Amino acid sequence: MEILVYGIGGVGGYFGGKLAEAGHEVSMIARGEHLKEIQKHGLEVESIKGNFKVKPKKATSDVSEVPTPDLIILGIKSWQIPEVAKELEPIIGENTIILPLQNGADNYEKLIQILPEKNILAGLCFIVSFIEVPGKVKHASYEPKIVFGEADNLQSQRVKKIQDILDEAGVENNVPENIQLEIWKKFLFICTVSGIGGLTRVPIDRIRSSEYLHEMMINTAKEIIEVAKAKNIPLTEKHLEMVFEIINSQPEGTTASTQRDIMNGKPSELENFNGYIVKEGDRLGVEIPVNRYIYECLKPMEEAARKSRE
Ligand SMILES: NC(=O)C1=CN([C@@H]2O[C@H](COP(=O)(O)OP(=O)(O)OC[C@H]3O[C@@H](n4cnc5c(N)ncnc54)[C@H](OP(=O)(O)O)[C@@H]3O)[C@@H](O)[C@H]2O)C=CC1
Ligand SMILES: CC(C)(CO)C(=O)C(=O)O
Repeated sequence: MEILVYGIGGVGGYFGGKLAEAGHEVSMIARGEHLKEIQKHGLEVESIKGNFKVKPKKATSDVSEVPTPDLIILGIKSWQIPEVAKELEPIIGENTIILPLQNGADNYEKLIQILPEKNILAGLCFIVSFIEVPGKVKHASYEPKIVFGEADNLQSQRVKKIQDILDEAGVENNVPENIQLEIWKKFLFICTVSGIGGLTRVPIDRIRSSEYLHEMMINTAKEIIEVAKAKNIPLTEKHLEMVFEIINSQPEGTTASTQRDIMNGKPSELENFNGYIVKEGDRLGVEIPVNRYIYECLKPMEEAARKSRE
């Protein structure tokens, strides 16, 4: 299968690397020193599940250099989707499948604003991974998993085909009954912990051990559930409990990827997380004071991070 992985960071590097290791024709879009290293020496993946090294079919920063893909995996950040979607437009074929793996609740919606709806699946992933040094991605913890499906949850042939490919590559995957609900369940967790994590700048175990901050997380999550309900997403109190079971079971020192970006002064997914809840809460008439507080407190830092990259 002709596969294009756009964005060879923690997520794209690990999952794209596994597909290349399994023998697929994998082209990789990267840039800067990371691209140079991949071009020279291949992509190295250090993983708790076993290290490996792959030579992509092509590593480039220019999508026009790659053949029309059967499958495109998006490994970029959620806020990069609009610019990347525009770039991908000319190379998408009639049957190209696009699989987003980003955190965030509206990645599919952002993609269909630019690219044909029929080409796009909905998805998400679980892993803790990052670029350790140029040319090398480190999978540090978490059982890697891709959850995906058709936006209307149809059990299509193409979904089955991707499942087979992932199975063969040894990538755990699941096609759920309701992909939107799975996206929102993950979003409920990640949005609850990332903003507060960015504000407090301490790992989840330190946040949950403070009565005040624990309460703040609960209120953040409750607001997200109210916004979901207003959008007819069936998130309930049961999911709140499930999320807090996950929060309470995280090992000491755990931080989420967006929290790490905020703490490191990098552009983050704030706008797509608490910012999205603020935007949708205001639009739908749902009270979201805690998410607004988190968002407004972090916004100046986010603006500074983005300015520093201009
Ligand atoms: N990492 C993790 O553990 C997890 C992350 N996620 C989610 O997955 C998504 C991806 O995260 P993650 O892998 O951490 O992100 P990374 O920042 O590690 O990777 C994104 C990569 O895409 C590259 N990129 C972006 N735009 C371009 C471009 N125009 N041309 C070439 N390269 C480009 C970036 O390069 P540059 O740095 O130069 O911008 C970067 O190397 C996010 O939505 C995140 O929330 C989900 C589960 C776990
Ligand atoms: C919580 C986790 C590690 C799960 O994959 C994640 O999605 C992230 O850090 O962005």
